Amino acid sequence: MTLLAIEHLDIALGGHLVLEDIHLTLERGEIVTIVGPNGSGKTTLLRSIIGSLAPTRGRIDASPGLTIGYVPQRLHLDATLPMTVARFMSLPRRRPSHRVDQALDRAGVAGLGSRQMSELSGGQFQRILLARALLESPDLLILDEATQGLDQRGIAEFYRQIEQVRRELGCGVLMVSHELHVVMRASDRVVCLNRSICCEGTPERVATSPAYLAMFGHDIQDALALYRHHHAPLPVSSESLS
Ligand SMILES: Nc1ncnc2c1ncn2[C@@H]1O[C@H](COP(=O)(O)OP(=O)(O)OP(=O)(O)O)[C@@H](O)[C@H]1O
Repeated sequence: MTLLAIEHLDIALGGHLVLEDIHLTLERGEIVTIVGPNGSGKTTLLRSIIGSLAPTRGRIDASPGLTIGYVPQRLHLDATLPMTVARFMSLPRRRPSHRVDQALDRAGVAGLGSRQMSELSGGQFQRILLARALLESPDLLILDEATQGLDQRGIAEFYRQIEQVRRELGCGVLMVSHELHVVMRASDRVVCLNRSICCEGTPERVATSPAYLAMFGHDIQDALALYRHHHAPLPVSSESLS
């Protein structure tokens, strides 16, 4: 089932075209990762999908009644402000406690409800943001560099949690990541963005595309080495590279 279909999308900001002629579809149950250099339009694309930026041209069609859970790049809370995890989960509106508990459980942080937000580790904090995005059991989970600041182990554990959420909810996942080695293992499809989409397909195919290599150079050799170490090569797919 197609959750999202983007056609001919342009976004102009401050008089500049930040996204140009984007075509993208997302199916239920798939994990799609957007990669690209700083300033390439990744966050802008996510913001247009969640409806906080209007298309300058083109369209974004969502399946009827689509619910989206969004995990932002970062969130700053005043550390002097006393706030429990349970209270944070009920902002801006109160949620039944069983829903809060279920979401915390799905995010792998069951039992943290009574803790102060200011006392959480970086990894726990990001999982609370994930739990908040899961409150409505979304059809589509969107994550914008949700693992920034976590160490390698924290990153790997976080993405394992995302895979488990995908299995449990059957939702689609669209994420932006700079962690190429994780992208190679955790995604069904990779979209390489640099104002427009340079290439897209399975991780193996994208990783060997000239556009991708020109952008990420040797980083990708390390990422692939790690990927091959853990996994047998993927079968060659018929997905096209543009
Ligand atoms: N409100 C705005 N007004 C004008 N230009 C903007 C605005 N927001 C973003 N931009 C520009 O749009 C471009 C894309 O920004 P965006 O944040 O989408 O990139 P990104 O790929 O997410 O970058 P990063 O990897 O650094 O997070 C950048 O050149 C940025 O300066």
